[in-house]
Amino acid sequence: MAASLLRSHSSSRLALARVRACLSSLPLLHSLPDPNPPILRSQLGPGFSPQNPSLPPFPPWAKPRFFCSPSSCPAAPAPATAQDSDCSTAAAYTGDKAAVSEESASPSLDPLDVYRELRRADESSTRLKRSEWNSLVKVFRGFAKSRWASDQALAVYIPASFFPHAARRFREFFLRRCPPHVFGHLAALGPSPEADRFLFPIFVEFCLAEFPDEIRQFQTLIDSADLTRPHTWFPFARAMKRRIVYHCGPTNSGKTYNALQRFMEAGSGVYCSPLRLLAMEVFDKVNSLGVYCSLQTGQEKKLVPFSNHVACTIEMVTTEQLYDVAVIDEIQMMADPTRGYAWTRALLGLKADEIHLCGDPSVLKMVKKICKETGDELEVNHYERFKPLVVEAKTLLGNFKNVRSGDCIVAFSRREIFEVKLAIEKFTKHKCCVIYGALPPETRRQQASLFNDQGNEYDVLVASDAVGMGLNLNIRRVVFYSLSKYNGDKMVLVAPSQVKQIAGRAGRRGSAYPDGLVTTFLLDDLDYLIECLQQPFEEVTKVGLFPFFEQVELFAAQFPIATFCELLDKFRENCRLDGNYFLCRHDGVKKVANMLEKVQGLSLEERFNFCFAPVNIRDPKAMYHLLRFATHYSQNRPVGIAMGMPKGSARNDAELLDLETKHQVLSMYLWLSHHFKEDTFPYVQKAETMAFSIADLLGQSLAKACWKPESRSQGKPRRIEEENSQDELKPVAEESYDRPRSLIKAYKMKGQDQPGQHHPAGNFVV
Ligand SMILES: Nc1ncnc2c1ncn2[C@@H]1O[C@H](COP(=O)(O)OP(=O)(O)OP(=O)(O)O)[C@@H](O)[C@H]1O
Ligand SMILES: [Mg+2]
Repeated sequence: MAASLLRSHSSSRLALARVRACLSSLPLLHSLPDPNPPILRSQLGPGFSPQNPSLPPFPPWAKPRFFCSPSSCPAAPAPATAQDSDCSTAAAYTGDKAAVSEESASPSLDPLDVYRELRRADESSTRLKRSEWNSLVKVFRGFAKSRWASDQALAVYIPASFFPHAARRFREFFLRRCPPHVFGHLAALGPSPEADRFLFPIFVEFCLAEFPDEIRQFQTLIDSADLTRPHTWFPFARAMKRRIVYHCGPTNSGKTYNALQRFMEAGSGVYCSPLRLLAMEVFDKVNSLGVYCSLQTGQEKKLVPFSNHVACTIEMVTTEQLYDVAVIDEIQMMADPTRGYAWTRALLGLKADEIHLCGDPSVLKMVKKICKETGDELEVNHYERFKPLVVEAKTLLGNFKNVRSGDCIVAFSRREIFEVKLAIEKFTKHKCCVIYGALPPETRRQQASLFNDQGNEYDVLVASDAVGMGLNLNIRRVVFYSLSKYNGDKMVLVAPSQVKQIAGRAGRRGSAYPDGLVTTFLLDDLDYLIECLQQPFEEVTKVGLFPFFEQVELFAAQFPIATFCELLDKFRENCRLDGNYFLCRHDGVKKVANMLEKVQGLSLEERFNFCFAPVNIRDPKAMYHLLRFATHYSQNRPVGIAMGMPKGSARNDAELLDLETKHQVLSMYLWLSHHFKEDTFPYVQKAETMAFSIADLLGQSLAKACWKPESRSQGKPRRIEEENSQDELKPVAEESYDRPRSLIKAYKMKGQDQPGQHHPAGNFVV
């Protein structure tokens, strides 16, 4: 269905005449974010009043006028006369009545007239002097180099790669036929934006006549990578009048609670979670309250008989099913560089009478914009934190002896997590639970309940940012061990929004500690913490988008011999997005695509599915297993697990890492089994049993872990930790670095004031 929809959407753009007529209403052509973005047609907007002060407005004679029918060109004003319905591009740039009436008096500078005159002229009729010729050549050189012209040319399907050639041919055509009054005008303008603007419509007429095949070819390519107007991809949802309720507020303010109340009251509902762990929590909670609810994640399907409700991970939600109520949790994730598209798709495509969005205010403006486009009704409910967070100004002063019962120490790498755990258990009487991204959700839950349970000695939690989202834990105080983390390239400060999210874990309503405290391990980090907590939520201006398989397939038809990886690159280069969206990153997908290049016999769809499998791309063992799964699949062999069960719990960090990898591989197997035909991955039950046992072994191992952390690949850069993805397999933090003991060094290097001097005394509320 989606494919046919997209095809019809694409074919509606085929008529070149319409492209010409709608010249100014074409959406912006977009590739990768550009640090110096070109001035695009969409930025110029209707009437071309340029935002860029360096560009002059169109000269009066060149003001755009539109001659297509209003229905085919909605942004254009209605035609003035019947004659105007000629869809000529150059004519579209005219329209100044005074200029028309003066036409008979003086030779016209109307672009269409100039173009016709050039066409009619005999090549030998123009004899420019050498100096005149040279001055015109300069004007045309300027035009050929004009970023503005090249960018505008894209909107009429003249690719940037083709523009220089077209501009050269245009120059040859023009110079030999240039009438004296046009020469006089151009010579007066000289190489300038004004000259570019004068030449451009004539250039377009020239190209349409000279290069129709090239233009058509590029148009087909661009249309197949058209990601503009994504709300039109979901006609069923568009046919509905949906009511969107935005539960907008900070952490621990009851957003999810209230949305879930509506979810449970409804006759049918879907809850979309950012994490498997949260989907499982909602599944358990809702069922325990007597509402039958199924579970659907990439790895598991638990179908509860008679259930009309389902808790799923956001990537797994279907836009085919009709629901009374849908809940999309952590809606601000729409702006996530990698996964944002899943939230965007859910918001645009869910077929539910009522959709509850839970999140901070950062995407409120974007949601308003989207609702305007979709025609949905939007209601915004604002929330306040149940209890304010209190910042403890004393900090832990760099001493683990200041750790207290109910503390959650937050560190941003696996290595640090184990170092902290080791130190706390060595220097204090406390015992630590740990939560980090590479642990299976089952183990994280086991560690969370061990920590939440007041009747045992495990009263301190050491965690990565994996605790940041949604989890309700009995945390009295969040202590940031550091506030910098490795971003895959270098150490960076943790973003304020993330600091807030994590700090919000302290003092949850209904927990053993309803009054939340937050502080840092080092005094020197305190100022940055306060700065983050006091910062208002940053408004998001773009949200993520990613093509469906059908769109990639359509695009692939243009490049029959390209590899999948090349295809993804070409799609990124050529795709068209409007200003509210960005194309989500797919570095991991490309890495897998590269590895799978040598596997023959996979269809494009199969390759697409394998490339999206949840795999830690930095773990060679996991990558090896994925390659093996794909190879066996491509040979029509039943895909086996080919991995032994570990003998027992881990005795050292290497064994712990091995357990983590094994669980990830099984998780990947299960994911693939749900994305391919059942008989191709026949050992699902075995994989589930093994995964369950390994999660248990991991829990046992963590309870007694008292060793120094190792790296997965000795000698090489250490393994990147995985956090917070649907499959909890996304790299975010590096271990092999010399962590600055405090941010103060970074501040000093930047020549800023030394933090830590202003708040040495009492606690205060944020
Ligand atoms: N009206 C209520 N009655 C009882 N408990 C509530 C109520 N509202 C919220 N809670 C409890 O307060 C805690 C925090 O609520 P909730 O998880 O909905 O917050 P949130 O705003 O979604 O936070 P986050 O942004 O961290 O996800 C939960 O344990 C929830 O069960
Ligand atoms: Mg919530």
